[in-house]
Amino acid sequence: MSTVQGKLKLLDQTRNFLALSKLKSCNYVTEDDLQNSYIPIKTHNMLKFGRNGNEVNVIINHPAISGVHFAMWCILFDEDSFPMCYIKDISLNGSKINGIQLQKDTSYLLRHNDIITIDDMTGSICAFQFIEPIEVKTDDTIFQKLNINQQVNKWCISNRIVGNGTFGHVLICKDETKKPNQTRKLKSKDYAVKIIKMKADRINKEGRILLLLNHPNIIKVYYTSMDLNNNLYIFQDLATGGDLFSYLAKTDCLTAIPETEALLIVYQILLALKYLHSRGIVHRDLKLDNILLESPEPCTRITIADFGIAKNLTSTNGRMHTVVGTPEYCAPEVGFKANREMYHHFSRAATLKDPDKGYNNKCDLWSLGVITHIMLTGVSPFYRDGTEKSIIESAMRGNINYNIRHWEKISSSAKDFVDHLLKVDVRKRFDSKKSLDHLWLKKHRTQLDEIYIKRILQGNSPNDSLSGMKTAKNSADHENRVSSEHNWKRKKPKTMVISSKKVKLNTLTSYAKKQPI
Ligand SMILES: Nc1ncnc2c1ncn2[C@@H]1O[C@H](COP(=O)(O)OP(=O)(O)OP(=O)(O)O)[C@@H](O)[C@H]1O
Repeated sequence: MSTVQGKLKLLDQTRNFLALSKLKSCNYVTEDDLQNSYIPIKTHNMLKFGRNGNEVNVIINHPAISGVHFAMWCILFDEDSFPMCYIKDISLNGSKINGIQLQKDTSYLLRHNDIITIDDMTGSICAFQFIEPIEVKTDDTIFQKLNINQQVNKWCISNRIVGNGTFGHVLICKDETKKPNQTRKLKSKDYAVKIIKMKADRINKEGRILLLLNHPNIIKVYYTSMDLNNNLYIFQDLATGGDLFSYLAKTDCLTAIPETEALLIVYQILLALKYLHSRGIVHRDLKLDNILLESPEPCTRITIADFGIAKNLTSTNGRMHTVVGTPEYCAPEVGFKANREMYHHFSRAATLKDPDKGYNNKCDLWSLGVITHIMLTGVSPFYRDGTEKSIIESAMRGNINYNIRHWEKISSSAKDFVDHLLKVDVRKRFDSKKSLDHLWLKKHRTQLDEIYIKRILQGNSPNDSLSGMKTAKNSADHENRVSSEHNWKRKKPKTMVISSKKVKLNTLTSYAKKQPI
């Protein structure tokens, strides 16, 4: 079940212009909500307002309103975090927050009591007040709790946490120099800052690598800084659609997405990997949690984040020997051992015993294979009973069972693609260039490029961009995604029998957020 995470109060005469669309299957707004003048904003549901009843949830009947005027959604990182509600204007005439014009196609975090208005020449057509759950408004203790600064250079950090990891907290911040300027009068963007408690002698590797990079599918970093308490601040773009884990975790299990949608995500990840690998950089911790979305819908731009254990190989001999990553996504040659006593030494990371072995940038392609497998089937290929030992042993064997029902509707070229990435023998595994040339991508390359340029790079929002691409015969997953009511959180592992022959595979869709080593 999805839950209400915020509300829009209808102000003034707004109610008179509103009607519910016929999109019953995915419209959770009811006549009662309109009568009571409160529209709920729920997790996992894009809420669209506009004039076109076939595309929006709430119709605003007025000639100055665009077909789809603005969209809202809510992201909840996990069950312990505060919800983040966002708004994106996609209209011709524009929308305002507290009287300040929103930049078209840009997402803004909504704050308690924000007033959203749509105006025409004569004044305000409709007005909504955003109401946040009570706890969000009052939590100002975060700066003391984390022992961090609220102001760093020109950046002002807010009390809102977008995500937490093993090493960092990610908070919303603003660039103070970008106050709405008088001529354009546009609302300034929100940014994110990742704050990591560093050991005294540690250098800022993550910031250093990220500052070198400039690619549409890699999170853009603007500035890094260290304070007197050894907190490292990495100021970067805010990904307003949450991460891929949250996007897929709509029920107790991870849900598969349609093949076309997965294809566009894979394409973007591959473009980023090709860029990274050609510069000698290996990510080494690709996983669902580190793939960020611009908005939680198909055809969105994705960015790769978390370069905390990335390696710049230009200064080495091109091979790595440190055992790092997250076992579930980690290539066998990286050297995770089912028995930790087998490690040469083990602090935060272990080192491979045999200096001749080592691994190269193809470890990222294995991780992409795992991610693609999950997106297409909802199943994590080597998860077994969820213990580190069983995951590692299963990845070493590398056997993928393509006979489970989850693969039934997936095209043979998609299966073949996954198979070429999840090759235990590194020599047989595709690199990023070969992967981009694989039939699964190649046969849709023209459409992928078209969508990439129009939607990803230019940010246009046609709703049916993926409809022309016929990959699988049909996609039952599609129905899963639009119809049901969902509730999600970062889950505890559990097991499930998925073979009709009663073979216990336990490759389960429901699992906890994985911590890297
Ligand atoms: N720029 C961003 N915009 C929005 N959300 C973000 C951003 N960066 C990170 N996040 C969220 O915060 C979470 C934690 O961030 P990140 O993975 O960088 O931290 P970490 O401590 O390195 O995590 P890990 O435990 O994977 O090493 C991510 O999974 C994501 O949901």
